[in-house]
Amino acid sequence: EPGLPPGPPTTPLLGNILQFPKEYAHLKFTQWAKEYGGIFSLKVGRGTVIIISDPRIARDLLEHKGATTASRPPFYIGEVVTGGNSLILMQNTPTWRRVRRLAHNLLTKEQCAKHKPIQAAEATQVMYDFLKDPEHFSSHIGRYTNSVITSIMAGFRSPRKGGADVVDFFNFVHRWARLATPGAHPSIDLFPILKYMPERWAAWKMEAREVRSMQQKLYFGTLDRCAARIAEERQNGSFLEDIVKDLDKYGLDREMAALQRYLCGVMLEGGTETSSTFLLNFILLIMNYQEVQEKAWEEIGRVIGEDRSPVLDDWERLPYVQAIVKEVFRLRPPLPVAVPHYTTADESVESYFIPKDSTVIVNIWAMGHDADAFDDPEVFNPARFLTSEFGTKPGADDSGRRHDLHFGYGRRFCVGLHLANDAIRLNVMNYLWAFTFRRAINTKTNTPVPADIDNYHDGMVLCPQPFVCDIQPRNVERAQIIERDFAGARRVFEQFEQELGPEDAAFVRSLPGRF
Ligand code: HEM
Repeated sequence: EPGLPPGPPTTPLLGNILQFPKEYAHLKFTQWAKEYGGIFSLKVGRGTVIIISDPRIARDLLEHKGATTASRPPFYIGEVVTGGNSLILMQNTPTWRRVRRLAHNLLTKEQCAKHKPIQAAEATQVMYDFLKDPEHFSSHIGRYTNSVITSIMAGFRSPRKGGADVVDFFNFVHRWARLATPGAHPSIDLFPILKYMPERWAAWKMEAREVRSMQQKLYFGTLDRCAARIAEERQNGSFLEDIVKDLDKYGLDREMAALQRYLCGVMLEGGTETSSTFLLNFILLIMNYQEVQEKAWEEIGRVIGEDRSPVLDDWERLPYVQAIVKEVFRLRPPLPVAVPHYTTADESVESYFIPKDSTVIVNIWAMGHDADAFDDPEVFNPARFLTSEFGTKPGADDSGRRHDLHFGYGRRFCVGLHLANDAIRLNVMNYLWAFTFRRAINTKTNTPVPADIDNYHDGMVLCPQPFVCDIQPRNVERAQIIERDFAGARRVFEQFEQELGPEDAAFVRSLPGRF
């Protein structure tokens, strides 16, 4: 089409469909960007896909022209699974705007501040779990990111890593992610006629129905638990309780009722794997860069000392630890190609024509790995953020950069930013204060077990493949503080443990601090 951004050559009818990457899309997109520039286009069937890797162009199109670039591409299987009730997938409709406003108001900085006690108590449990069972660090992090969100949103927590709520959630998410992976099934969005294919030839239909019923079973239960708590007057201040109580305030109708039943689930889907992936990448990187750990210990020792564990208010006084978090985001953005946007009118940017109904993908990965902007972009070097605001080299054009561009753009910007930041900051400070992260030693060969920083699962979320790490408390005094804090946290936990199943309840009874 005339005026479209340049792009790789197309085949008649199919466009670039045969070249479209099925896995690790961010890498192929980054390679194409080197050839075609910070904005390029692909044709997929009759559809147009615009890929942006220049922060300034992304800002101009998705922020400055946000009114017409804030939709999502049609996604038929997603519709079947969620019944159109997922905030993340909804197109730019009045319903999306309503539920988005609601979700946004729930998770403001001020609202998140109210939940500091449970956020801190859950983070303390992660330290306790690392102390008692360091081998399963990855499962402890998964439990934590799930439990923080269910506690804050719906008022119930998961006290142990094998608990039913956590296991069911991860089983569901993994099946859902497999079903949603491009290429896992014939593209109904490109060839709508496939919708009518009989089920015996279309395994995805049955799978979509099963995933839908798993999702409903998981999510509908959350609101029901809140309703029961209110009926029995044992509220604990979670977000969904307010919704149940204030039905009138939100102008509840049948549509809104359905959306709210999904709200806690949508937050879990948006917030669990993204946050846990960040923390796993953090551990993997600092394990491979011991000198970074040592510098952080020095700063934390100076600011926090031996007598207490970190609190969120310490964050502002830890510039090197802040730089570490920025560097982990740069090198390993949890969502390397974010979530696609979709245009609802003809637009233009950089004198290119962007037709209505284009899919717009932001390549966050490329923005952090651009050799024109960063010295040695593949090296984990937090100190780069101490010499320049965005870690870029002298003379680089920073005009479109923001510290939080890993959380997306414009009207679709992540609603969980503050919750994610609190979780990440607290955990990163805690881990560095409490532990050493080293390569595990293979006892047979007596050599360190390598952990490759470039070995990733395929999928939307850039999660490292399982790796081993030797996690030890930095000294006996800090281990004792963790034990003491964990026993103290019981008081906070108890309000969120009103509906535990028998196994979780027995587990909780066996913990210290329960009198
Ligand atoms: C490190 C953690 C996180 C990262 C990197 C992250 C990143 C993102 C990104 C890139 C988007 C898409 C933005 C766009 O389309 O331009 C997004 C959307 C979203 N995120 Fe997050 N997120 C994180 C944590 C969370 C948490 C903790 C929650 C909830 C508690 C959450 C809830 C959501 C929701 C509901 C959306 C969809 C918004 C919409 O479509 O209108 N996220 N996130």
